[in-house]
Amino acid sequence: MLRRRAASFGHAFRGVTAALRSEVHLQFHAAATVVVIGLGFYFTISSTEWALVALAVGTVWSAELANTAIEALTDLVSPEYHPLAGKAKDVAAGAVLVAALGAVVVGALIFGPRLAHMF
Ligand SMILES: Nc1ncnc2c1ncn2[C@@H]1O[C@H](COP(=O)(O)OP(=O)(O)OP(=O)(O)O)[C@@H](O)[C@H]1O
Repeated sequence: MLRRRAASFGHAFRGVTAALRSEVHLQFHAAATVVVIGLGFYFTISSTEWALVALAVGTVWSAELANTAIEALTDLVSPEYHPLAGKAKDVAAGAVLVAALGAVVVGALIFGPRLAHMF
């Protein structure tokens, strides 16, 4: 049971690293995550703010990983043009956009006033 759980965790971790290697958008999210964590420590944000940042970052990563999976499946099932394939990819990309917009709002509310105060 425990070994099966560990194997599942390994597969999931392999999925994240494979997507990180191939997806430029995910590499951008990784860089943004490092910057946001750095800003969090620099401004010593509160536990609640850390929770919101973690939620926003996790949501964007999850959406981007799901988008990558849907893109791969779509290319496998429908390598040729099909309106439904286009719809699947567009909707999956929309999920990333919505998550990213939410993260921008969280980032602006938490770091905006602090950054503005510096200048
Ligand atoms: N098989 C297809 N049939 C119809 N439309 C498609 C198909 N493949 C891609 N598209 C359209 O082209 C758009 C871009 O698809 P693509 O596979 O290049 O993803 P992408 O947006 O470049 O993602 P990424 O940059 O993360 O690889 C899709 O959102 C969709 O509108």
